[in-house]
Amino acid sequence: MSLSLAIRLPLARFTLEVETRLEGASVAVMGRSGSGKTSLLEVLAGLRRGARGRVEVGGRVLLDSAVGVDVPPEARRMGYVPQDALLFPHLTVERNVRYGVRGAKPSRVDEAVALLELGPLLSRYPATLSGGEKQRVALARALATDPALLLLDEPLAALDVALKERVLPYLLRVRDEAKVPMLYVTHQLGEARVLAREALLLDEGRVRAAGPASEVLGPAVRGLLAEEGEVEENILEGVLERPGAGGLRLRVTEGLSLWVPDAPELAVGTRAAYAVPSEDILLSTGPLTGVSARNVLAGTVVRVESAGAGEDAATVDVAGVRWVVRLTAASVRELGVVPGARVYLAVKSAACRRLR
Ligand SMILES: Nc1ncnc2c1ncn2[C@@H]1O[C@H](COP(=O)(O)OP(=O)(O)OP(=O)(O)O)[C@@H](O)[C@H]1O
Repeated sequence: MSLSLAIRLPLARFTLEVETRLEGASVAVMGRSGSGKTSLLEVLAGLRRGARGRVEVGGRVLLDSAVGVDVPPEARRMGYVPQDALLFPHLTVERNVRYGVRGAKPSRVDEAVALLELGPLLSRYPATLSGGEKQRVALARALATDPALLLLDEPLAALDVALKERVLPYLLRVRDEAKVPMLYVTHQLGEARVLAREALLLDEGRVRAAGPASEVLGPAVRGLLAEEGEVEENILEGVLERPGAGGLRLRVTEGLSLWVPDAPELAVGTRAAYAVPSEDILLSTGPLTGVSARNVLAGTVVRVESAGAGEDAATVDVAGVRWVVRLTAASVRELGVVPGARVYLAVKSAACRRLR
């Protein structure tokens, strides 16, 4: 799946101008409020009149205004889930999911229901569902139409933190099991880091950065998002192990394992993801001994950027995995935290929060 975009759409205050190529498997679309994210999704879905340029999705040309091609929305095979996706209140969950399936294979409905674990909810009505369940139904409805690309506008925004963590794994299943390509608007870096392989950063309708998520979603992105007080998180994915009687450990790569809080229900060998807030990591320029933190990781500083308000964000490479650590600009100067410096990160196992 590839995405090739060259779009111009005049909006109230500025013109949305997006020219980029992406692999498209899982793209986080980020940017301040009003930067044009929803407009971009609507152009792809074919819902915005007046969009000029060219849109190619998986080799199929959906828009080419130069030669008069503008495939109508219903023929684009876009699974669009708008910000406040509405379910039909008078239809059961099952009929909501089946709605709009007409052309697609009926088996897609069963697959979507199974993937999002909606079986037990099929005969319920939307009014009796929790926010997270409604989101799963909306997602299933889009998936059941067998879309070439899912367009998700802040699918988790309306959910509180606990619900978010319950719905996120379903999005990961869509990405990893159903393998449906998706473009996903989010304001949350943590979410984007879990879900996205690529990121597209918009600023006043223009592309500020686009490419692999690991590059685009570095610490510098904070200034461009500037949402209120969100804590930046490091997301680590790996396989759980229990070496000896030491407790539970997440094996991220050959050279990086992380002690995490033990919980009896977690089986060895399962895949799991943990979040570690960048503020909860202690950085030292000398070897750390006699500290209570269970994880002491040796790494190399890759870059140091200002994160505003007297704070810096250091990116540290530990055995090929990049960590972002927040520290005051004063500490950065005093400790001599510069690119290339050998440093040690101390991470308490209690600071590792399980996502799935
Ligand atoms: N149909 C429209 N015609 C003209 N201007 C529009 C239209 N819809 C939105 N706009 C304007 O275009 C800009 C981008 O809006 P858009 O909804 O795409 O932003 P966004 O990044 O999705 O914002 P948010 O994060 O708040 O959802 C805003 O200034 C908005 O007022």
